[in-house]
Amino acid sequence: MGHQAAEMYRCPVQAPKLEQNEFSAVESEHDDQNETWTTHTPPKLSTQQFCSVGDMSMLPTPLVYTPMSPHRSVKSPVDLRFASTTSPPSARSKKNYGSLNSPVAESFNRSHVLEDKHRILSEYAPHSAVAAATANTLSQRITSLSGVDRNLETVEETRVATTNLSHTPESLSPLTDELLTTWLIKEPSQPLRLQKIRQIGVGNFSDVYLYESPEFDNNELDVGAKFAVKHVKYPDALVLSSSPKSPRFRELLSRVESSLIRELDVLSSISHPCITNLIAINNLAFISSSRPLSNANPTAGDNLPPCDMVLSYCAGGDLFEMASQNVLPDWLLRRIFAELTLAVKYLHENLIVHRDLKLENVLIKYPFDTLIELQGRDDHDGAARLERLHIVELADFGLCRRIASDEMCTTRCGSEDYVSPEILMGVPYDGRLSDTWAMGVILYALLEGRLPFDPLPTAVPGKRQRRSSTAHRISRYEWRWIKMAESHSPAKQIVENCVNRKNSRWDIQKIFESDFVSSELASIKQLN
Ligand SMILES: Nc1ncnc2c1ncn2[C@@H]1O[C@H](COP(=O)(O)OP(=O)(O)OP(=O)(O)O)[C@@H](O)[C@H]1O
Repeated sequence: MGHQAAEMYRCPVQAPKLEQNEFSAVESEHDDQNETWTTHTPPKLSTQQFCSVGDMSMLPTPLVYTPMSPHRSVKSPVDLRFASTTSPPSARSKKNYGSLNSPVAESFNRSHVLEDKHRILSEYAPHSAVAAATANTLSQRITSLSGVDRNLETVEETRVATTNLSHTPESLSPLTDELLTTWLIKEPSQPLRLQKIRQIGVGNFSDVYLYESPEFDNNELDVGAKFAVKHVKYPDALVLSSSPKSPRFRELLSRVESSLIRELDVLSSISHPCITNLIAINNLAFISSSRPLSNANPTAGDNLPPCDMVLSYCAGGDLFEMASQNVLPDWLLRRIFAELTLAVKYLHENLIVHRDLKLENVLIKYPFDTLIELQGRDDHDGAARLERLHIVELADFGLCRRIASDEMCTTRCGSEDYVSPEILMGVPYDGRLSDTWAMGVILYALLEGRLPFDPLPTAVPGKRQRRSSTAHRISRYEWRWIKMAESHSPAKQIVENCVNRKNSRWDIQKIFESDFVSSELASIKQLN
């Protein structure tokens, strides 16, 4: 069902519509059912036009990032984010890429993130527009241009109280909120009972917790002892709605449903050591039914069945955290990128596009210190063990999509800093090439310690480079080497061939064959 479903709900915000005259050259027809798109005249956006398109108020781009280190206990940024719906946040509570992989990594903390002066929304749009936009735009992800999907609803997301949604198979209700009964994907009759340990992550669409299995002496399960449980947060408009029969409610419900089903459909059908493993789920209807939410026949939003996905646990957190807090040695950087390449290659070979590749979605199986310790051992054992391990797991398939081999996507989705120019432009795009663009952005970020389309460190506040939006810079391919300017690293070749025009952009096979990746993969053959 996955790829035919209407585009997903990860557009909980109605994309601020572009003025039609901005796209007056575009005469396009969109078949929402099949996500096909006919563009009669390709849009010709001059820089100036794109400038206005590129305002943050106009782009349905990530405005909020809500990281939570597994190793820290901090107030949930979601709480901060939704502290007041009447006074929208003035800053993008987003990870501060400025400190990525830098000597000032210790400055990476929540307050720093929230006070990121370089990324305040008001830089991108006039205050009134900011207020209007942010009031309804509390999503990290995105949605569409007018014309791509005209029927998106405006939704404010709010943290969903887990307790309101506790719902498990009746036969095996948990004893307390801290216990969860789930069912193995590969052996659906087999329960996996889990105990909550602590929260390890917050996304815009989920809260992620560490659980462990008290019954882990059952080796037959062969699923490990610790798990990450991704608890889906339904949009507020579904949870709190008093009119669940309204077309608006139904449409949003259907979009949420397709998104969830698509993620689960893909996760349960793929298997790769470098991709997060969906081990179990709290309610098998999410796997077996194409309408697990609609069939629950919600008479009020809070009757929606909760969705808890049990995933393989990555103790090293996400790549953003690792790269922010540590200077990645070359060997580790190369290894991580090579494994990421394997993951994306596997997806593309199976005609799946991820569409949300970013540092935060690359999870690391082992803590940084463990990896360094293994690598640094004098004996051969450490190095041999390192070769046998896989280090990376690609996560978050909420925007993924199955495609036909020649199919173009039309939904504008992704995360702002990683999104390709063709997605920004709203023209049909090859999801595989947008994925390799994002891989180039990731590699650049790891090499340079900053994102390619952030204002240059030397940019003066108030001056053009600082003022222009990320989208604007992306549309102009406006990036350059700074730290690596004099370097001859073969990694640069990948970035230069991925963060470029789509007609000459490398596909995943080219990345795989590049010197940087292929030489690394030769040493970890068993992961190929
Ligand atoms: N398997 C895992 N092991 C360890 N941490 C995890 C795992 N899965 C997710 N996390 C943590 O939780 C965070 C949010 O997870 P994820 O990105 O899947 O949620 P989301 O709601 O889809 O997020 P987004 O805001 O990117 O859409 C991740 O960035 C990561 O830090």
